[in-house]
Amino acid sequence: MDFIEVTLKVNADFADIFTAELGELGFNAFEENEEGFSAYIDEAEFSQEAVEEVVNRYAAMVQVEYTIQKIARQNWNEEWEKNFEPLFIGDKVSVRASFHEKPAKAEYDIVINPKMSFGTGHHETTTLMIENQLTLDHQGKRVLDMGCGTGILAIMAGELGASEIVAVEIEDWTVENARENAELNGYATIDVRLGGAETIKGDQPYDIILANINRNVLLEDMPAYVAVLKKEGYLLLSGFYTEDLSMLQERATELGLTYLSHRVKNNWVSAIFKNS
Ligand SMILES: C[S@@+](CC[C@H](N)C(=O)[O-])C[C@H]1O[C@@H](n2cnc3c(N)ncnc32)[C@H](O)[C@@H]1O
Repeated sequence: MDFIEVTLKVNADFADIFTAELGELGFNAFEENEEGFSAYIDEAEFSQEAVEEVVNRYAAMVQVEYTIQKIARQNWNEEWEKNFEPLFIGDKVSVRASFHEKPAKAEYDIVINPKMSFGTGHHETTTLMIENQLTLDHQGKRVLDMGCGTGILAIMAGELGASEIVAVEIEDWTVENARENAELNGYATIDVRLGGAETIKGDQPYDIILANINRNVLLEDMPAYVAVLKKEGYLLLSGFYTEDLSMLQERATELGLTYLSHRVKNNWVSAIFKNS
């Protein structure tokens, strides 16, 4: 299947809003540039009318121009290879593609071939989740990564010493990509499952649950996550904005969790809760 690239020229104040709106339409890879950003979606899921509707909804507030381009699947690797820069997170974690040199000073070295999946560490939410993971002891722990995308957070859990890792993802081609990346990093034992919250029902409880998805999915699926979270276990959430934090805190409190802390980058949040 081919992909559709929509490139939006929009001022920086509105770029996050449009990213979230297009995310709701099923776009699941984003690349910022100086004038705005490009967003990618499977051709079969693309609706030009839906994109137009979003642009028109904000027309009174901001000027937006966009172009649409079809990208053949075989050209996709070239596209991201052109744009994927290696990254350092928390002065310890290197995230790079296999064609980049391994940095000598990296304590943790993650290799990601993202194809069309979300999660190269370049998005604020991925970086924030990794920064929060670095504060938790993963050694010998059971870890669940909901909405795993490329599998980057599950792989990070492996690097931090987790002994059993389950990763769940709703898009089938993303599941394939997460499995490839898990193997590439020496974590072929990560159990990557296709689906959503229904796939974890009845699982042995987890010490740490990671979920970087979006506000609405988190609000809806949090009870299913908490049902498989150990007492004293941690739930790390991201994929939402500072203005949504109180809503998620309220939901977590209703479910018996305690809010511990959160980090913010460009208005995106990652929060840590404990099942105490
Ligand atoms: C924001 S990305 C996060 C990817 C990666 N975990 C990271 O931190 O970079 C969210 C991912 O969740 C997937 N997703 C969306 N809804 C989901 C659901 N209800 N259950 C599981 N995965 C879901 C999307 O396809 C996407 O790959």
